[in-house]
Amino acid sequence: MSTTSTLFIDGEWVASADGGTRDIHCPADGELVGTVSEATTADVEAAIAAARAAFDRGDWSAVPAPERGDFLLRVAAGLRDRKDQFARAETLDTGKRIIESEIDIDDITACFAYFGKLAGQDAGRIVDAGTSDVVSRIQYEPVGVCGLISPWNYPLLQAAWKIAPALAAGNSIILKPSELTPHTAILMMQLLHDLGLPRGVANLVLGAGAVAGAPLSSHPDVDMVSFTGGLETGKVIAASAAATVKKVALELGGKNPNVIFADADFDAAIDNALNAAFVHSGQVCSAGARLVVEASIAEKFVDELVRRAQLIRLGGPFDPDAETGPLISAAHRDKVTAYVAKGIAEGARLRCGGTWGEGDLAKGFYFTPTVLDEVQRGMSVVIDEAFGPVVTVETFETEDEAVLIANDTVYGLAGAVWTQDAGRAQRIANRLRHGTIWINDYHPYLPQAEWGGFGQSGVGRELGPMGLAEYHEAKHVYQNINPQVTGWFSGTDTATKGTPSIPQQ
Ligand SMILES: NC(=O)c1ccc[n+]([C@@H]2O[C@H](COP(=O)([O-])OP(=O)(O)OC[C@H]3O[C@@H](n4cnc5c(N)ncnc54)[C@H](O)[C@@H]3O)[C@@H](O)[C@H]2O)c1
Ligand SMILES: C[N+](C)(C)CC=O
Repeated sequence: MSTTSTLFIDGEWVASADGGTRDIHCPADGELVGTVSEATTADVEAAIAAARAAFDRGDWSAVPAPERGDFLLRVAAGLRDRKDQFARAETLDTGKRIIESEIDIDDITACFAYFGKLAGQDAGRIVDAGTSDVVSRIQYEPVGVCGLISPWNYPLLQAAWKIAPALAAGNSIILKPSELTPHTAILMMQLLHDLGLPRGVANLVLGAGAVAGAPLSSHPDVDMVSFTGGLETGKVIAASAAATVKKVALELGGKNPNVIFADADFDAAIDNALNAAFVHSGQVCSAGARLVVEASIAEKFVDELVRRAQLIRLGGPFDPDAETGPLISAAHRDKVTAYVAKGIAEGARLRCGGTWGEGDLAKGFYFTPTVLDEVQRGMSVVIDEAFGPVVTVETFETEDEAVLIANDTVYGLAGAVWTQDAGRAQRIANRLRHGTIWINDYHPYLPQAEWGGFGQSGVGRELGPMGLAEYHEAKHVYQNINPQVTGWFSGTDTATKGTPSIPQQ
């Protein structure tokens, strides 16, 4: 592959049709990471055609599911072998600390291993049709050609949550990663190719969403679009997909409450509140961006949170002392800056942060960990996703009030409750309208546990058995093994006329 032939279409590395390229810079210091091809509409159409042809040929879709599973297990092994290469590429594109990228690659490996094992386990089911004259079964089949669109914050992880189940189910795919973070997607295509995935089954297009992504939701030859990204983009994709009634899966943003009761383990709750809000500089869909704390401990809790937030060390991916890294781009930092300014203008109190990195850090897009208190429900900082290192503080007096505040969002991705009262923990978990609830923890996710959102956090689920089901069609095959004349219409032979039998419903 030459550095500017980085589209992967029909088993070949190719340059874009018009020779367009994009430079990728590390957000930590602005250094050039690489130059990649920028797909045109014609390139995306070529990728869709390749995926369609591969699917229709049955090169992968007709491979027995256990064999597809074995292939995914080999992908997991390949990821283990190439972990350092993948982690380094992820870190340079995102600016995140190398240890975080290494953890991501381990999680991606676990995802491929999980779907590799799941692939052949569920072929469908026999249905009791209520008569011995009928054999009836549900069988699972691939959806067809799937467009997979992923964001920049966990570039390969979010893509893997789509690639692994889509391939396990026998689909052909076109991956469109964020234009800001393409390098691990390139490495993934190379790995799939090296392991012998038939040509056309996995294709890669790179570039801006409006050109390289849009056809994946509008083109009639794409059967499904699976998207992870922002709410507004998700709405555009869902509307576009509606014209051809595609299957749509959406993993969108969150405005996630982290509810702390007075009886929580104080040190664990503080430590995890920092983690919830500031890991990866808050660029996490499930970030605990809304601290909802019982009024009786709010002052002590927030004072300590602020003290510790100010001690968080910012730094580049390979700085051993760094605890978190930069924002992804200058444009994103401007957005976070404006978001904090708007919150302050609306009456929030800035307790710490709200500034850019200085000195050596000025070369990157650093933003200091920010705590805003004295916020009111309805303020933009309480409603809108910051996707940066910003946490707001709200307080409550009762369980009911805690639940009301925690559910007061159009989103519904994730939330946490901290208490040592086991009954209360379960009561709150049951009442929170979010796709993941942590009790006395924050952020873990498991390949075997479904991930996704209530409300405007999305449609469908990734991971777990439902994450595979998203990429299946269910087909009902009904066989009458003792066919009879129904006598329903008048042309039926007179010998069989009489009271017509009603066709089975
Ligand atoms: N729910 C989850 O699991 C999850 C996980 C990670 C990130 N996210 C969300 O992702 C967002 C941040 O990511 P982002 O800034 O990359 O999001 P984004 O919506 O700007 O972009 C996501 C992807 O969509 C593409 N895109 C943009 N416009 C498009 C269009 N018209 N048609 C097709 N594709 C298009 C982009 O190029 C990119 O690849 C946050 O809101 C975050 O909460 C959600
Ligand atoms: C889904 N997760 C938590 C890995 C990343 C969200 O941005």
